[in-house]
Amino acid sequence: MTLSTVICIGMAGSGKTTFMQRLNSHLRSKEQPPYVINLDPAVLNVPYGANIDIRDSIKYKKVMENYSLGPNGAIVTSLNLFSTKIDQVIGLVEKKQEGHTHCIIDTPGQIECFVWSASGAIITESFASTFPTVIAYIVDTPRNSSPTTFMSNMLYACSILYKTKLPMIIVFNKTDVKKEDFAREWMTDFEAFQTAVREDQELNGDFGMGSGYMSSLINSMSLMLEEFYSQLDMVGVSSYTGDGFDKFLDAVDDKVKEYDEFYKSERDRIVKEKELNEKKRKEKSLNGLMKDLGINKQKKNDSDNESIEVISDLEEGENDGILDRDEDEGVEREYTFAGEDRMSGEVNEQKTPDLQKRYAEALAATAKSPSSETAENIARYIRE
Ligand SMILES: Nc1nc2c(ncn2[C@@H]2O[C@H](COP(=O)(O)OP(=O)(O)OP(=O)(O)O)[C@@H](O)[C@H]2O)c(=O)[nH]1
Repeated sequence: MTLSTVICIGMAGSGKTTFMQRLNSHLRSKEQPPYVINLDPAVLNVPYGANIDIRDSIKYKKVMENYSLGPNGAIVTSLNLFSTKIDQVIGLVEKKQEGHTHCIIDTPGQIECFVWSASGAIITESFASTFPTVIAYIVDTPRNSSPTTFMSNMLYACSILYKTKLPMIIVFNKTDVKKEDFAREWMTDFEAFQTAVREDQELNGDFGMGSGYMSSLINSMSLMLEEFYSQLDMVGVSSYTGDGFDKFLDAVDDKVKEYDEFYKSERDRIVKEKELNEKKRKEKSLNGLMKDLGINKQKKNDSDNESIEVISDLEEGENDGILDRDEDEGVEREYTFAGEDRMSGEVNEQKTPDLQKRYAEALAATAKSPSSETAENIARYIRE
């Protein structure tokens, strides 16, 4: 049984919390209790039993006081603090995944605090790289019956889709008040949407949202939105009556399949690309380091061909930046690397201090590990 994650995102008042409550009880009635997480630090009352609640570890009011922050700043800071523990959270969910089919996550109503913050991205990314993850974008249907409000909301959803790069379901909530049919029509029939914009303009005249500039902007945006609509599922639900929740769960199953087929391989590709870039960057800096060492080597060969084993062997002027100290004169350095007598070139076990010997052994052992190319290169250079 694979656990899939549903992250509920939506404008303040769209009904995320009520939706979570209904989804929780709906899944329980099907004997598939979900693993529930609340990430809204500012909510006063969570009407469902949360397995993990951000409020247990972070006191929102204290964050406001301690950091002298306003409400939104405190939400972002609370999420930042929480995201530092995300590995533990993921570990907990992983441990519990046998007993659950879904992990459902509520987010703060101040949508931008979660979607556009670094911590929101870290939390989303951590879940998405561990479990199949779907975004449920909750829309207040009655409040989106004007074409301009509707389009603004869809543009926001579109930006979240491209930001998170995760499969998305648009959930038209509160269908007990207004049915989602008009939205379905606008999302599938561009002509119907344009007619609605025109009607809105006629109704509200030049002062309406559908007037002049807004109207032409909407018309041109609609073409772009068509492409966006083709990538997502939409369902109508009522969190009050429980209507539409079976369809919502079917849509989640579809999106999980999509995640496995498309998003997962795309995410794996991105992760591999990142790793490759990181490897290249490391190699580049290592090459830089070796080049620097090579310059010193060149200097050594150009002089009298004597091997330079320790810093004290450098001729005056060669150890730029290192000042000679009077008390150093005539002092035999003991920190050669290979236990080699500097004067004779023979190995002298007697003269090699314990610490130095252990260091040489540790260095050689590290160099043997295939993962430690850097150590190996440095050890090789030193041996040379
Ligand atoms: N009629 C109706 N009202 C709903 C439905 N779902 C939520 N509401 C109401 O919408 C209002 C907002 O609901 P919440 O669940 O608090 O919304 P939210 O998105 O969590 O709000 P924030 O936490 O402030 O972002 C409340 O008054 C709910 O009772 C629904 O399906 N039908």
